[in-house]
Amino acid sequence: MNLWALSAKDLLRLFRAALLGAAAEIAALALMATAAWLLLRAAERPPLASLTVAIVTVRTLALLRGGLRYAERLAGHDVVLRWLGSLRTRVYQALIPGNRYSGGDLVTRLVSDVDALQDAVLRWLLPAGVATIVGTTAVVVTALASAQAAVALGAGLLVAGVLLPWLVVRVTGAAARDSAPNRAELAERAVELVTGHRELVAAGALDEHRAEATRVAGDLATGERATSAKTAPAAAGGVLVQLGATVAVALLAEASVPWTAALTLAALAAFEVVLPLIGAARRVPEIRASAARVRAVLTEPAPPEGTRVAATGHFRLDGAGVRHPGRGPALRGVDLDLPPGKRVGILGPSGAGKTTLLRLLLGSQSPTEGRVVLDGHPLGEYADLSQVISGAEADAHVFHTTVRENLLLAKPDATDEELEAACETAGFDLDLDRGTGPDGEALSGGQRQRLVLARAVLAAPKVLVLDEPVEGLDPAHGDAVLTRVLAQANGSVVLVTHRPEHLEGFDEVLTLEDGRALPASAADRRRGRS
Ligand SMILES: Nc1ncnc2c1ncn2[C@@H]1O[C@H](COP(=O)(O)OP(=O)(O)OP(=O)(O)O)[C@@H](O)[C@H]1O
Repeated sequence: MNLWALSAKDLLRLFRAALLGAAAEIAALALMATAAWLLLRAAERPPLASLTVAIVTVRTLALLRGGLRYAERLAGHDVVLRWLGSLRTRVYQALIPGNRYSGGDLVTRLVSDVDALQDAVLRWLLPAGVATIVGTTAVVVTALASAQAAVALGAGLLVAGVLLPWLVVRVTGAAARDSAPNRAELAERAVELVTGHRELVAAGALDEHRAEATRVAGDLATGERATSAKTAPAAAGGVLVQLGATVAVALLAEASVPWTAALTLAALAAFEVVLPLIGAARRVPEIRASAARVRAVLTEPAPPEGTRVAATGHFRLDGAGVRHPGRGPALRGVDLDLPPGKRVGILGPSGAGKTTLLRLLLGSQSPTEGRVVLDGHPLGEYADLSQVISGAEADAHVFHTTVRENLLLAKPDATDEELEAACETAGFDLDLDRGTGPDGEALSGGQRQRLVLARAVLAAPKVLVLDEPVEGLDPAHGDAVLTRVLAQANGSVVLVTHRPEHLEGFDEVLTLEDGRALPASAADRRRGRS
């Protein structure tokens, strides 16, 4: 997919902005030249009338320069902001299916990378276009007076506008590659310092972590200084080239003194448009990396969207397993038949693969071996699995809004009576209008757990999935809540628990260990021990 995807209209707008920018710079250039001509011509004390045109021209050019610059900014930002808006929408739409990126990565791709592309247009594409038009105009006008002066000016502009920026891109590109590990480490440490601040303070490890982050930041700063030291000569070189080319124009121009002064100052002004490209070149490697990341999002094929609607809600796992990259298997060869109405309990020590099994059923994790099917078809073929299977997952999110809004997610048309009934079943007794805070932080751990349970009860799916739903509650209260929730469930239930007594009356109990389902005899022995 074309990253830029500029419509013909946008291209026209961009071209208009470049023309306006070039016109503004040419007006500035002509202003300098005319002013120089006027000063030197006036020194010759000609009749005032012969200077009138030049005086009016200076005033007009001064006004034009300001007006055109304003128009160029307006036109440039208009096209860039329009394009950014549509690019952000395309990136967002490409990110949604399959939940492919998360957390910091998502924010980086959606915000920083797209912003970097804005700089690509405003700080590179437009200025480079403007510099090309202005430079060419300056060379052509100089050529009218002297071919040699035009060659000297053209060569100087090429060195300052092409060769030196290219050198800067090479130096900063190599430096960016070298500093990439340090940047990643700094980002990681910064996130840890912010999200784990309380824990670090409690463990007395804050200073040590902060010192480590400061060390990495210091290494990065040293690298930056070294890069600056390497690129500074390019900036200085640009100014020297400007000086050299301007002196060459002054010496080589075969014209009267006022015209030579005009051409010399015009040459000087032409470099003012070109020289900023050397500084802007420092950001090119960063912009390239952002463009590559955005392109990756836009070109990565989205997983095909399913269209199937579940008929009965009969799940089956056939030899299903999951292996995360670089890790041992989280789940291996698990078989499970879950027809409508069946209740299955899942036991097993921490890390045995219980949550992984639930994720397979919920479709949030794809099997890396075996199959998971619903009514005989792979889960990916279904339009909306949450209509069939949902529940209280261990990491269920509580949204930063009210209790009511959090509950309505499960059943948007539920009445307050229904919401209250679900809350009663889950033992959740806070007001429906109570705010939940970011990430549910305004609730206690137990309240959050019961709110998630109430939401699961309200959804009343064909298959209710519960991942240690009452683990944090006091045992007597938790048992009562779970009994009420199970009594309400009409369809199948898959319950993960550490307490076998929760599974009384269940049709099947699957005991996992090291990602494998234990045979019944071994599972009984294990339960006897626990
Ligand atoms: N995203 C992941 N990347 C790598 N390994 C993972 C990932 N998720 C889980 N694992 C590993 O898979 C194994 C099973 O994890 P799982 O969360 O299913 O265990 P669990 O039985 O639910 O444990 P607990 O009772 O502590 O919640 C663990 O060894 C875990 O470290």
